[in-house]
Amino acid sequence: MPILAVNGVSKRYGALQVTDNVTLSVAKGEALGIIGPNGAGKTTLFNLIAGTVLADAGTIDFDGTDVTRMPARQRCHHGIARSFQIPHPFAGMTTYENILVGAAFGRKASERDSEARAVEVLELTGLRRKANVLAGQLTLLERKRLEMARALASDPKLLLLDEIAGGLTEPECLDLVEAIRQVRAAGVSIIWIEHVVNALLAVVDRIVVIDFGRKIADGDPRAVMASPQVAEIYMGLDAEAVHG
Ligand SMILES: Nc1ncnc2c1ncn2[C@@H]1O[C@H](COP(=O)(O)OP(=O)(O)OP(=O)(O)O)[C@@H](O)[C@H]1O
Repeated sequence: MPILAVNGVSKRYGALQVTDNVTLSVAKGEALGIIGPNGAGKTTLFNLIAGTVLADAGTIDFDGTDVTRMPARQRCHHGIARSFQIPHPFAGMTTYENILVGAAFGRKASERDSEARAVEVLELTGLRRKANVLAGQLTLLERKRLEMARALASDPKLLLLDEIAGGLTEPECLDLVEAIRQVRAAGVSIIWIEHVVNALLAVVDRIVVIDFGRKIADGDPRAVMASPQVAEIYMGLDAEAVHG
């Protein structure tokens, strides 16, 4: 049984069909990559899975439970956690304190358990040496790690990563890929939305392509990337970049 099953999910904002009858699943321990042009509806899909947006139609099953109408906070307690495209840590709190907030509020746990989890996550995300540094003083790479760490603090079964590699240098990106690999090795299932395709290819088992709210491809990463449909979309993106 998959850990996540999204069945025929749709979402409309006014006249705009942002998510159009999307069906996808994630197996336990699997890492799934999601790509697609800007505005294709990728983040909205995360909002629907995390519960910050409710679907107009379709169902979402997570770990054997129908979570379609479940509020975000409850889904988090069930084991779905996410990072945001733009990191927004509590700048005046330390790295450790930021993670502790996630550990204390993202799940039901005692104070001591939360502290233990925060320490575990510092280790897992390579932030141990930065534990006492104010989040506002971290580098971009460290803030990206912290964004992932805050999501991991709730000890999720499924981690949703939204464009976490953007803006990093090549070596920093490799660093982050390694950290994500370790998270996965710890048994966490992952869905990762990313424009930095090379980073994605280094981690994921499968790629889904979203275009105009619809799923247009789903399969082996290299086969998907080589498909004419995907080439067309990415050439489209290049053209935009050139003329925009
Ligand atoms: N709350 C909202 N109200 C109205 N329109 C919205 C809302 N949220 C998203 N949209 C629109 O839905 C479309 C898809 O947005 P979404 O952020 O899901 O795309 P995306 O694929 O994540 O894009 P990007 O790669 O740029 O992050 C966009 O046209 C966006 O303007």
